[in-house]
Amino acid sequence: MTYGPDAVAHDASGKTVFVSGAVAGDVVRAVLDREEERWSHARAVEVVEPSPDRVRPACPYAGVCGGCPWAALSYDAQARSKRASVVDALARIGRMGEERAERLVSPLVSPGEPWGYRNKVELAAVRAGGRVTLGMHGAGEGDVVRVKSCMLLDKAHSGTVKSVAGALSYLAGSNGIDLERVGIRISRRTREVEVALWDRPGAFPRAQAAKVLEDALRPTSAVRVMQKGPAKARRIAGVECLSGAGSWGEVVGEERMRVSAPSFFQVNTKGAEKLVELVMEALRPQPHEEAMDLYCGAGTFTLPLARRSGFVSAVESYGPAVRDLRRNLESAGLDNVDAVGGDAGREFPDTDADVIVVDPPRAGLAEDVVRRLSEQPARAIAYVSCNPATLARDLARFEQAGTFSPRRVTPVDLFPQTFHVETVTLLERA
Ligand SMILES: C[S@@+](CC[C@H](N)C(=O)[O-])C[C@H]1O[C@@H](n2cnc3c(N)ncnc32)[C@H](O)[C@@H]1O
Repeated sequence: MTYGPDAVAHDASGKTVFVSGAVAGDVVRAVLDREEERWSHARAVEVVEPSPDRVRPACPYAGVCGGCPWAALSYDAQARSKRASVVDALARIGRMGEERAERLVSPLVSPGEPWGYRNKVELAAVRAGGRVTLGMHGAGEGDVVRVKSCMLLDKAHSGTVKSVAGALSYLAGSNGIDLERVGIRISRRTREVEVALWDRPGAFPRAQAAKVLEDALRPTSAVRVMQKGPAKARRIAGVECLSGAGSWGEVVGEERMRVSAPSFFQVNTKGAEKLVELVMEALRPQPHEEAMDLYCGAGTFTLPLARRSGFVSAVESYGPAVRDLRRNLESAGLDNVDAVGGDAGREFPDTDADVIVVDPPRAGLAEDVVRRLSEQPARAIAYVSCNPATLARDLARFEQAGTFSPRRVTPVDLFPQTFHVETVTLLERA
């Protein structure tokens, strides 16, 4: 498999062909739909001989809905392929060589069940001829698929998608609301359910929206998130509480966290707990030590670091997440954290840390952050990554600087049925 939805094949000349709708080991009939100089893309139209790793997807929408691109691949094969993608990225992009990469990368850790693990789904909205359709992002670009349930959500809530989509399609159609998407966060532990309606600033039928949602699923919180600028950038013009708490609560290990709708929070709660466990095991912060947490979000690692170490400097660029972090620290009674809002490079803490956590977005660490980290006297860094390619690039930069070197890379399966893989890397002084 590629680090993507497709399987890889080669044509008679040896050229790489990415094949959608196939899994590794299949013999398929496929139609070539794109040809580039160095690679082609094809779409499988018939499975002639199924791979021993092919399974019947547990979800009836697999293949149409874009949420589970690897649903036809057995879980064992998913685990092998994800570890292989990490090894491959370290060997090729990190220039570590196959043998060293194989030694560094542990087997994939699976924190929970391969289905029903998500605490969040996002529905896309499309308007056509006055009608609004809400559904999951389809497998094809721009497609929206109407589904009755989502098997990635906890079983008890799998029908939530249908009730929310039904209620809001009617509301948006009849009121001309320009809904862009709808986020639903659900916690099995706290029983909190939040629905977030993403649109643009302007008139909005607040009371009606709150009533429709109340009738559909009685959420503990309903909010409206107003965006500005391009949709992908997710810049926020404001958040309005329509009913209930105005934020969503979850328990991660020993911490209770509240998160507002626009803030990042891991979609797999058991997975987030496993990350915290791996990071704390790797760093073993001590009460006399200072810690740093860059890209800290609402505090998934900041709170456990603050309980174990003397002081934590935390940096996060997204305003709503910084506010969540401060509120979470206050609720937890932790006053040994300097929570700074801003870019991790520009606001790099002016302090000497003993242990450091970095958990950047997919783009990885900016070069100036690698440089500033390299100047730190820290004994260890835990690098949490959701992108093996940028992780490998950054590890190579630390090695080039001769400051920190990876000792262990642990892939963690936060996103079963997809190609995505999270990793926790322990770096120690080179
Ligand atoms: C993968 S999330 C991790 C958040 C947190 N550690 C957690 O586990 O919930 C990455 C975080 O980095 C923040 N971020 C993105 N770019 C940043 C930057 N240049 N400086 C600081 N934080 C940034 C995002 O807003 C997001 O909260």
